[in-house]
Amino acid sequence: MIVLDRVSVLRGERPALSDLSLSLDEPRVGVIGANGSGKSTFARLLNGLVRPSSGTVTVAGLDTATQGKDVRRKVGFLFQNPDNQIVYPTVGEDVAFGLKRERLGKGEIGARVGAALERCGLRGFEERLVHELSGGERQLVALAGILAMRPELLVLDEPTTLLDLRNRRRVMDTVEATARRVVLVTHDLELLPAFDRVLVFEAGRLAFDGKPAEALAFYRALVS
Ligand SMILES: Nc1ncnc2c1ncn2[C@@H]1O[C@H](COP(=O)(O)OP(=O)(O)OP(=O)(O)O)[C@@H](O)[C@H]1O
Repeated sequence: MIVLDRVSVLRGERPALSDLSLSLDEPRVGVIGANGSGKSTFARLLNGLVRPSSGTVTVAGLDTATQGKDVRRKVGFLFQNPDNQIVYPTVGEDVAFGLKRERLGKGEIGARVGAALERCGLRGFEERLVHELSGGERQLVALAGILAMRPELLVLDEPTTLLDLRNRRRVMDTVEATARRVVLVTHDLELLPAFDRVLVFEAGRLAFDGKPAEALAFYRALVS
């Protein structure tokens, strides 16, 4: 599903990611590492938001550098900060935004928006003004907008940082319940034990790649 071939991303002179080759086909992949280790850069490579300085990234056979638009149809990306992706004043309009662009019928859009809001614990929020919501509620609105699109792959960049315990649980239930593949970047190590594979980044390199228990032990040893 995801293949990186000798990928480096330069930021000025410094690499944010160095010579990364990787093939990911597991349903649930976690990504951890210290601040600035390259996790968000890696996540953004997966939908073409960041392009490799060298090497190639393909998702479902599509090159993210040259087929970005098609890639973004398949990859739903949740930003760390929901304000980066909410564009409409009301919750309902915002969650419907991507579906309207896909020219779906009104009934289908309404049903998908309702189901996504329900899934995110936002039933009845359609007419609420986004700017009056709390940070955590806005994060859930952004997630609902992505779920409504039913992408093949969900890339979630620290989706739980703004959330209380109940909504954190809700996001993780959604991740567990979804039939979509998920790549989850997080500092919240408790989210990962049931994952299939966990990548640990360190200073722009993949320092460990394996099962959650070993990956978490490796990461804990690295920072202790
Ligand atoms: N647009 C940019 N311009 C310059 N430097 C950048 C840019 N984006 C990322 N970097 C640098 O690349 C490195 C990796 O950043 P990245 O955001 O991928 O880290 P991260 O692991 O997601 O960190 P955090 O846990 O703090 O979110 C950092 O040193 C960062 O300062």
